[in-house]
Amino acid sequence: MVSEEQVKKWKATKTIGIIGLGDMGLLYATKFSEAGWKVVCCDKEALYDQLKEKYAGCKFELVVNGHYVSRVSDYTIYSVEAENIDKIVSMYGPSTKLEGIVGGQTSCKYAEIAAFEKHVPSDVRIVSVHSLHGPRVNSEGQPLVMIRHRCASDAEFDFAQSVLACLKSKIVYLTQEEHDRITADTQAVTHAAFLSMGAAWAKLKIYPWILGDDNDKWYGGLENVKMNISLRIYSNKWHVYAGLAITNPSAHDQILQYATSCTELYTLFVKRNENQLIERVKKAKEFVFNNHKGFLLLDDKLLDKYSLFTNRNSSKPIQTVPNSHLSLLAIVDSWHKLGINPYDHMICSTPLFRVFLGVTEYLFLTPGLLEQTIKAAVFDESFRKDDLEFVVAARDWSSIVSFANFDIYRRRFEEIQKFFEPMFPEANRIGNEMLKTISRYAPESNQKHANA
Ligand SMILES: NC(=O)C1=CN([C@@H]2O[C@H](COP(=O)(O)OP(=O)(O)OC[C@H]3O[C@@H](n4cnc5c(N)ncnc54)[C@H](OP(=O)(O)O)[C@@H]3O)[C@@H](O)[C@H]2O)C=CC1
Ligand SMILES: O=C(O)C(=O)Cc1ccc(O)cc1
Repeated sequence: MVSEEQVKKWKATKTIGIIGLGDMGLLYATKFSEAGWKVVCCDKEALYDQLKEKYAGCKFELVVNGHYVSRVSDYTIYSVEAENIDKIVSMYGPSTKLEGIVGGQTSCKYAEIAAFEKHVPSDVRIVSVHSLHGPRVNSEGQPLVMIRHRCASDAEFDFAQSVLACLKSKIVYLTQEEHDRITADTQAVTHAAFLSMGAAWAKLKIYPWILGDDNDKWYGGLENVKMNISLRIYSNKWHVYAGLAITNPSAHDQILQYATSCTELYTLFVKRNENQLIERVKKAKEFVFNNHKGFLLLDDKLLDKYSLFTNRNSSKPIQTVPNSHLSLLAIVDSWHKLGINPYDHMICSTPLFRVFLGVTEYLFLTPGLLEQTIKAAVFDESFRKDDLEFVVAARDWSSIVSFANFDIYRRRFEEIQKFFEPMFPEANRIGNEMLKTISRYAPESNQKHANA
């Protein structure tokens, strides 16, 4: 435990550097400087004049580029796009202060730490970080991974930890390998599901929240959460999702498994092979939820409350119709095929992951719902076309990721983003309320769900 006296001394003598003043970099720069640290930041050199004006009233100092950050900073954090981490560290890493510490915020540590090992001088220490939440979520109580990769003494790591303390996050200590495996396990399959959902709706030109006689099938609590989360992902920056999927080698196989699960389950739907479908889903349920006890992460009241629906232009009474929920069946099927127990990773769960797990729990553990879903998947044709489009979307994301093609990822993501753009303000407003409510439920219910 570091004394308050020591932290005070560090605050008076040490400088923290942030390279990349985007959403996450700005969050860190603001929090650190408001907590009394001297903070020096930069973004791209070409933006210097514009940003100097924008951040004139802030407590951190803006400098021209990463060389000016690196040479004065005792702890430099790179908060840049994963795709460019090697290039950016190669530019500024050699300028790091003698015996300074470097770290990064990218979502996969394999490429980031390789870049540090390659480009920073050997006297430089490496302590990496990863805040497991987006920039608009309160960091308090959220998991924050710290990776002590190369340190000469405990004091150096203590210093890095004292800087991060103002985020009030829950620190999780991992190695680079543990981090990348766990983040792939929590994010790869679930992001693939919600990215594919948005892709399929956009391809079919469906705004699922606009009710009408043909569109009433998207009415209901589970549908509310699906569309909220899918839109939340598409309202973010493309490179965040591209980076965590493309740069993490374990994620490729998992996203491929997701596409395979979608294809195979859909094949059982169209073959009307109810028995095989029941058997396959039952095995997946046993693997993932067998030890589940207590309450569900999400409940009916919560699911129904956060609706994006606009006024309906019909007098027909409306009720939730059974959906095949291919996207959710395939998440649980993939976890089973990959041997992933999602409850093992609650300590590293992002707010969205808790929702992903919540909706799958709801589908698999609400009495009668899974049986109703399987019947609908096999005998009700009304979701066939949507499910087909969904399978195509899942396979498409998988091949983009496995070819590691950032450019096509961007084009595909932004096309879909454009389609949903008009709804982002409302979706984000409702999504924020939903996440706030869910995180109020989460700490207590996590303990009840810790079935590992
Ligand atoms: N957003 C999220 O939910 C989370 C993101 N992360 C990870 O954190 C990192 C940052 O993400 P986020 O803040 O959201 O992304 P942003 O795009 O908002 O921020 C990245 C910033 O780095 C800037 N940059 C690019 N090249 C340079 C350079 N040579 N020198 C200085 N700055 C540069 C970018 O400028 P420009 O825009 O002009 O390219 C941009 O402002 C990413 O690796 C992301 O994967 C981690 C946790 C959560
Ligand atoms: O919670 C999620 O899954 C998000 O989408 C936000 C996010 C994105 C990237 C990260 O590395 C961590 C969190």
